[in-house]
Amino acid sequence: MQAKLIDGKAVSAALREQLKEEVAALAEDGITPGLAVVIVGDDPASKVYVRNKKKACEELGLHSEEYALPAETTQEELLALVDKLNKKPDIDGILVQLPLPAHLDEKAVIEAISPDKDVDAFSAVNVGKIMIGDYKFLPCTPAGIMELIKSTGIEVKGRECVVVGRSNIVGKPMAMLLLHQHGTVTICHSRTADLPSVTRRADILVVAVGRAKFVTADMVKPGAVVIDVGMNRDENGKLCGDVDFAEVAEVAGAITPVPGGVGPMTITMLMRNTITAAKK
Ligand SMILES: NC(=O)C1=CN([C@@H]2O[C@H](COP(=O)(O)OP(=O)(O)OC[C@H]3O[C@@H](n4cnc5c(N)ncnc54)[C@H](OP(=O)(O)O)[C@@H]3O)[C@@H](O)[C@H]2O)C=CC1
Ligand SMILES: Nc1nc(=O)c2c([nH]1)NC[C@@H]1CN(c3ccc(C(=O)N[C@@H](CCC(=O)O)C(=O)O)cc3)C=[N+]21
Ligand SMILES: [Mg+2]
Repeated sequence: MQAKLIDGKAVSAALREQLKEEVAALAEDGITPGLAVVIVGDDPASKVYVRNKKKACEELGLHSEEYALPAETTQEELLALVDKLNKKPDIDGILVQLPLPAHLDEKAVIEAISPDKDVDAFSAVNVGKIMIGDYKFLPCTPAGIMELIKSTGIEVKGRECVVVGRSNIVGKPMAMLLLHQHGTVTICHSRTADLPSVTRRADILVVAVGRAKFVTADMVKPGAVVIDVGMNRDENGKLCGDVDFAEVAEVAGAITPVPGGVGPMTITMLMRNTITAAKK
């Protein structure tokens, strides 16, 4: 392996030390930031994230509440809970775990969250603010990735950045944050013609596709920074990313592992947003 490992756990730990100081400063004013996580149904993968969020809240001294609702929950019941949390004074951040079961209207639920408590930054108002560069919260996964890129010391300015995936929660906001840092950004998706020729241009390659070992060594420019957002299970049920780590690490300049790369950063950025929300 020639690539430098980008250690999301280490970068996370350093940021969490700073966040602890912010929490301590807020405590002196009698403020404890509070996060509510709502999970509908029992998707086993979601449970891992929910557990990690709870652990991070405990580590930083944040108040956390977990609402695990049955898969049969109705739209009205879910909206009633969101409304209750919007009004709950000890809750500063609300996260509704996505995807929701198919019978629920995801967009309507996201829009029901008060923009001031929307710590995912998924609502239309917050997405719009990010687009025009006037925002309070950045979406957790792209924000965490920007911190990881920063930790490599590689400048985004002027570089070819390629994002594979155009979801509202990862690909699109990721492209926007890279653009804000003056990258030259290309977004790829399932209709992109000759994907390898596009990804091979990238100095910074971010992959958020949701397919195990989708990116192979021939798709990567030698020396590139490769960020793997994917969270998949391989044939043995082991967690793995969208990048074929073993072979891409032979060509990349720096690469994130899965686990221990983007995942811990997502959680850390969620903590940061909750603290920001508590500051009002
Ligand atoms: N570590 C973390 O903190 C997080 C990890 N994740 C993980 O990241 C991955 C992506 O998540 P998310 O963005 O929500 O996924 P989505 O399924 O919403 O989006 C996947 C994107 O990949 C594109 N795609 C699919 N197949 C191809 C292909 N053959 N060639 C090029 N592009 C393709 C799709 O294109 P099209 O739009 O054309 O369909 C789509 O834009 C998942 O594994 C998810 O679990 C997600 C959030 C946070
Ligand atoms: N409203 C909403 N907001 C989200 O931010 C959101 C969501 N819904 N739905 C699902 C995705 C996925 N996601 C992850 C968060 C942490 C890890 C994480 O902690 N990963 C660790 C460990 C994982 C493990 O041990 O299994 C790691 O990669 O090292 C992974 C994935 C947030 N998401
Ligand atoms: Mg939200």
